[in-house]
Amino acid sequence: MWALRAAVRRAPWLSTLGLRCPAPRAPPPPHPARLLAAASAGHGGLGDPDGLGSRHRGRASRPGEDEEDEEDEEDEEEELLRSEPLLPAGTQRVCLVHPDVKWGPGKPQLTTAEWQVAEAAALVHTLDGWSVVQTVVVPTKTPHKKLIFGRGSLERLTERIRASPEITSVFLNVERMASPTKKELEAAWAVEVFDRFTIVLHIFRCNARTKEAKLQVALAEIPLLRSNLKHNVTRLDRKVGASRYIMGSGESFLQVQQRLLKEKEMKIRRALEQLRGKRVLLRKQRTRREFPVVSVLGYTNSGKTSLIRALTEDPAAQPRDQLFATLDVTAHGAWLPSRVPVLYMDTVGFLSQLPHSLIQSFSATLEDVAHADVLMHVRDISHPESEQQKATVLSTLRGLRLPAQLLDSMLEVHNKVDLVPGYSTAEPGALAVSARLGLGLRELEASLDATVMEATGRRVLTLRVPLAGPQLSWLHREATVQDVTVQQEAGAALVTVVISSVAYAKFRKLFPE
Ligand SMILES: Nc1nc2c(ncn2[C@@H]2O[C@H](COP(=O)(O)OP(=O)(O)OP(=O)(O)O)[C@@H](O)[C@H]2O)c(=O)[nH]1
Ligand SMILES: [Mg+2]
Repeated sequence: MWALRAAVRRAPWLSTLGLRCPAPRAPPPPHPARLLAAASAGHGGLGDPDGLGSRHRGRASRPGEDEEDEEDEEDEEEELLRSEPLLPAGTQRVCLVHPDVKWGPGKPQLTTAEWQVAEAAALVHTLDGWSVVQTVVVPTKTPHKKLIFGRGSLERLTERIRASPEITSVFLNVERMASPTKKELEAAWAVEVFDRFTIVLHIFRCNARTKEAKLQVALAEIPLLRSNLKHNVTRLDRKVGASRYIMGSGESFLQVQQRLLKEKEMKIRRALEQLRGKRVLLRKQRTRREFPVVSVLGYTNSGKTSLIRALTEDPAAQPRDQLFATLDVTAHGAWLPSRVPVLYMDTVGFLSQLPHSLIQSFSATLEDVAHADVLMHVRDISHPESEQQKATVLSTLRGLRLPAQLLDSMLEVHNKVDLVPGYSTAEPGALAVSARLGLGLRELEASLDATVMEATGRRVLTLRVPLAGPQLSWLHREATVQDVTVQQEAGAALVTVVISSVAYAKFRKLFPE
């Protein structure tokens, strides 16, 4: 597996586009290395990530101009990514307040308050130095009202929080809290109050590594900034009684701030659009090179990164016991048992009630999922809410409007079986594995092999070719050679290859029987 990774590392198109590449540990064996080396040798501009030969093709540049442009771009990018902290620094002892909606349309389906609380607590524990010191589940019939709870419940809750000096902040487990609600609850409880959106956004901010992920998080923040802005400016106006208009401009302070925010949003979108262009090119290059792509997806913390690491032995795949450890789509190379090289794409994990603007801003990243040849859905089978997690993943995938064929051929992997003694699955086609202990991986690879072959129209053929002709090297270049038996007297060789239907048609055209 390492050899392919070594070759992947050398291909500049991968590293330039933010795909993490591991260090090689040993010299590569012949075939896949040659395949990828050919890919990085410059045919079709693989070493040229934007496919244009140069960032500024088409215009002459004076000495130093490129560097100046780059510096300007960096400054602008820094400006776009500059943001106020979402959460206070340092230790926080949190009171987790969960509004339990028992009736009506707001009542959550398929889950229980107990598990929603467990998931909220896991989000808090993901934050450095944060812990949950109290958990309160408060029934409510009015989750959409300004103060979320009925008067009596709110009074009891307020008393409890005020009587607990160890509490330094409250995590109110609602998707979004309007600014006036936040202010009023903070005034009543005398501590800061955070919603799910802010907590998840903060985790995303901390875990975003690449430029694209950072910009996506910045975009997801815009609605929060917008609602805070309105509230803060109105309060400021009221407090200082200042003129609402900026001298001579005819624009109020609020309008100026709103305009600036709009401009920021446009710039982020533009920057993302540019990166997206590169992503499309990368995809085209991958298709041209015919690397089958397997997108690995699933609920957050289900073990996607661990499984990729187990399949590829790639140390760049870094699993962590954390929600949303992976935010950037990364590619990791390996071989299938048929010796076909494959790229595993590690993706962002899913979560129930993930704030909508976050899903939207990450939709470009998730597009990679749609352009895979095969999907692999990794489930944490030891999790008590495994079924609900599966339902969340499937409904998010439906929202991505993936090709039906891709969804139908999705492989379901039941991970963490080491935590469920005697586990066996009744689900047809599902494979039980333990990424941690390496159980079931050979069966999984065999199944992936068959699925990739089917999905990419590849098949195994044994072809007879003359030893003196160019056929053998052509097959080495364009297909996966599994075996060569030389028939010296006949001056020929029997070559067993895995070949796509497109490549086979080309072969026949070039070398008719
Ligand atoms: N016991 C056990 N733990 C596992 C197994 N696979 C993964 N884990 C643990 O589960 C946790 C999450 O693993 P990751 O691979 O980071 O999960 P992920 O799905 O990539 O998570 P996100 O990137 O946050 O969405 C880590 O602590 C892993 O060590 C397994 O087969 N058995
Ligand atoms: Mg991960």
